[in-house]
Amino acid sequence: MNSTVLEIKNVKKNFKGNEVLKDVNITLKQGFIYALLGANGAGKSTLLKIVTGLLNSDGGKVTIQDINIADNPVAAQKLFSFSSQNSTVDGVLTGYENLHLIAKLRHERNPRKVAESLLEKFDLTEAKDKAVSNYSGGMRRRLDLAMSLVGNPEIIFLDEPTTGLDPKSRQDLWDTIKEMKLQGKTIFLTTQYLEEADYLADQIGFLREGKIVASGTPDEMKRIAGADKLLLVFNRNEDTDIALKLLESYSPEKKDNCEISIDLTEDITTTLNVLNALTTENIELKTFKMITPTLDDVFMTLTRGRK
Ligand SMILES: Nc1ncnc2c1ncn2[C@@H]1O[C@H](COP(=O)(O)OP(=O)(O)OP(=O)(O)O)[C@@H](O)[C@H]1O
Repeated sequence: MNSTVLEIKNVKKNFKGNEVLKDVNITLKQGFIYALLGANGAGKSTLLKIVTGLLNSDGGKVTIQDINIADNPVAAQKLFSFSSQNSTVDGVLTGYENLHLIAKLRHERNPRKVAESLLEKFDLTEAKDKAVSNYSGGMRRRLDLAMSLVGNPEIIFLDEPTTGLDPKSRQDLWDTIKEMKLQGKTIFLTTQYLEEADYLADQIGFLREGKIVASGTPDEMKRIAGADKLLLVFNRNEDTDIALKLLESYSPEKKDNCEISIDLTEDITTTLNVLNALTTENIELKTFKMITPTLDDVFMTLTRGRK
């Protein structure tokens, strides 16, 4: 079984009476990807700063591999890297120089080799002698990630790693993050993009009003927004009305003139039974589709405060 590498217990933080974090609890296991979601201003960056020792909390405890970050920040900081929202790379230096410098600062035995191998791994070898100010946004973020791997940290904290990237660069970065996980790294990221959390995360936590109000796997989280639905679309309004009566036992909901939605809470045969009933009664369907809630639906449900 994977061991716990990060434990956030009852963490609190207020800024001049503004209680941003009231009681945050998160446990993260080795080799997992955790995505912290929350609306703007929910306190995601504040939590990351506390967890990485950049900010003191007003209560609670953060341990990284059993080391309390508040008591022993130097020892804890050897176990992780933190890539903040603002890129930490130096635009004047080349990609190679940035990596070489950080490898030296982190006392790598062979900083040159570390820099070269990370440039290759992050597909930056060709651009290694260009000043970073000439890099695209995607290349800069890849360099950020490469920098975060110097020193071989156990846990990697990423604050909104793909904000501002185009879809192709985002996908490339997602692939890189997944590869980091395959190599055994534990990753804790914050994101505004629900599809990012859905694609990457093993565990998602939703921060609202200073607490994690919901957490689980992406699929578990989607259940919060309700059941899968079967949407039936008819050609004629009359057919819709007949179908509404026929399917009464499934509690159908009329969505539009020619549309009916049915919650698929019962069992997996519901869809077949509904379609059979319509065929038997010769009610012509234009089309039908299954609708699974997305994390966007969850986000809307939770930010509206229904949970
Ligand atoms: N140093 C500070 N002094 C006073 N208030 C602060 C400070 N840092 C953050 N805050 C406040 O704490 C709240 C949470 O901010 P934080 O940046 O952690 O949110 P966030 O969830 O990361 O938001 P975003 O998604 O917009 O980055 C905000 O109301 C912010 O104004």
